[in-house]
Amino acid sequence: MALYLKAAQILEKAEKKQGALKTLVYDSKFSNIKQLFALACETQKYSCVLQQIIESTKLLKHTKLKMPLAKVLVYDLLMGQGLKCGGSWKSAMMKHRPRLQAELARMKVRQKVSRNEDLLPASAQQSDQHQLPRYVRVNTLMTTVEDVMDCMKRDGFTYLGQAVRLDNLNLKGKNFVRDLHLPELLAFSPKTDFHDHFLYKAGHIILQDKASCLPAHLLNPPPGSHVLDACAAPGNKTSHLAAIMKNKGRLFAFDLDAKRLATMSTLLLRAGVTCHQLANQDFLKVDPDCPQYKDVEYILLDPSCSGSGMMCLRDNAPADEEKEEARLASLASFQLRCLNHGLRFPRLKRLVYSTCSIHRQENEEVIAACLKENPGFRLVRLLPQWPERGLEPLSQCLRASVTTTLTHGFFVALLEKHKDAERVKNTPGVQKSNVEVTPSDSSVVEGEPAALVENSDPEEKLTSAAAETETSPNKKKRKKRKNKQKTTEKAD
Ligand SMILES: C[S@@+](CC[C@H](N)C(=O)[O-])C[C@H]1O[C@@H](n2cnc3c(N)ncnc32)[C@H](O)[C@@H]1O
Repeated sequence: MALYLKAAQILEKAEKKQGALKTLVYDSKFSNIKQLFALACETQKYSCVLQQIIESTKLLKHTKLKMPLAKVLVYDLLMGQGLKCGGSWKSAMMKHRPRLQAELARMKVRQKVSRNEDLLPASAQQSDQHQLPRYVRVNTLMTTVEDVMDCMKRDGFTYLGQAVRLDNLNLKGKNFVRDLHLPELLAFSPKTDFHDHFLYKAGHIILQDKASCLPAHLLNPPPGSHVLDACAAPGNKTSHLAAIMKNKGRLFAFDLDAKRLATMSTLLLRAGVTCHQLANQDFLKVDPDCPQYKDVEYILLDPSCSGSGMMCLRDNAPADEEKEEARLASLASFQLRCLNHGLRFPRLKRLVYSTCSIHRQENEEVIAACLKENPGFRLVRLLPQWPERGLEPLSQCLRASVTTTLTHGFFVALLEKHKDAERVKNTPGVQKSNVEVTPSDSSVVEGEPAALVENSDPEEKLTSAAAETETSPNKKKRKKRKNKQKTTEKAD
């Protein structure tokens, strides 16, 4: 039956992080969107429980069904409204119904609970309570924040002003605010749905979580610059970069997955992006010395990750710890290779690294390893007022979470090339002091990209001043060395 097949396809795509569940449902063009959304959402919520039932009853072996479809059918049979299909699926499911029901009952007895929802992992139960605001990024390539706000007011929404504290983002009913960190971001109450709104369909607004807006905002490439988005599909960050660049300059975007890239192409068209050049290519095989990329100064790297920060994916965490450790190690090694590769672009100034993972292995550990291997780069301290920092000692980076920042779980680091990177590379003594990753390390630059300065914190200024004083003698030595070098060159 079409409903079950569609729901299974959507669940599979959501698990592979090919898009948010809601977006996938709305993009499916299914005739009964509400019915499909309810089924996919509930099946996803109970995914962990359903998987256990299916595995302990060996349903896949007995029926030859694939896991996503089996989950949808078992959900509707045991917890939903009863199977609405006929034919071979119905007869297979009815044959196994007593065993499936018995397994569900056994799970409840084992966990000493009576309701289905009590079987959900704590994180999934929590996610019901901690609903995130509906964030709307205004696409400044197509419209202005003011025009979108006026349109929302005409649609019956009430504007409460610019948020000044995070708890101003806890909204109810038809209220909305402007975000306190990102100028083109509006926040609405969690249940607000804009998938059918004409502004969304026309590409004037992008439905993007606040944390996912941070990388492009922090990289902040100026109009006219050459920018590279290394792992770009489905392209929300690419369109954000294009908006910041005002469609001026060159925006190279790569992705390995042709299907995701095709979706991205449609989305970029809808968003009015024109400065991009898409390529279905492995970023690790892009030659940094190729003349086409010689002027790339900014890179956004948002590589594949575990997705452990995405609220909707948390209940899918595999139970096998060893397997999970191996998966994280392999992801971290891929992420580090991408980072190291990105830093090889000859004119690179800044690279922003982000993941929607909450694991240290994919975040701080990757950055620390990269700093060790690339002494010519250092971390930029980001948004001093942001409440959740990278785990010590990398507090220059940002973390985001449902509870502290009212976003999905996320991590962002900004690496910047030292002005004197070449000299650092060639000076063993200086190189050594750069590889220690400590809070007072010289691989850390205090300060903000020009457009990001928030209310400055006196303590921050003191630290910068101290860092400046500390490095002064080194500066003098370097100057002396430079003069000496010049003299030698002249003599040559
Ligand atoms: C986290 S997603 C990127 C999301 C995207 N930045 C956005 O905001 O819409 C990671 C992407 O990296 C792609 N990818 C994985 N390995 C890659 C590689 N070696 N080269 C290029 N893209 C890769 C995946 O296909 C996937 O689309």
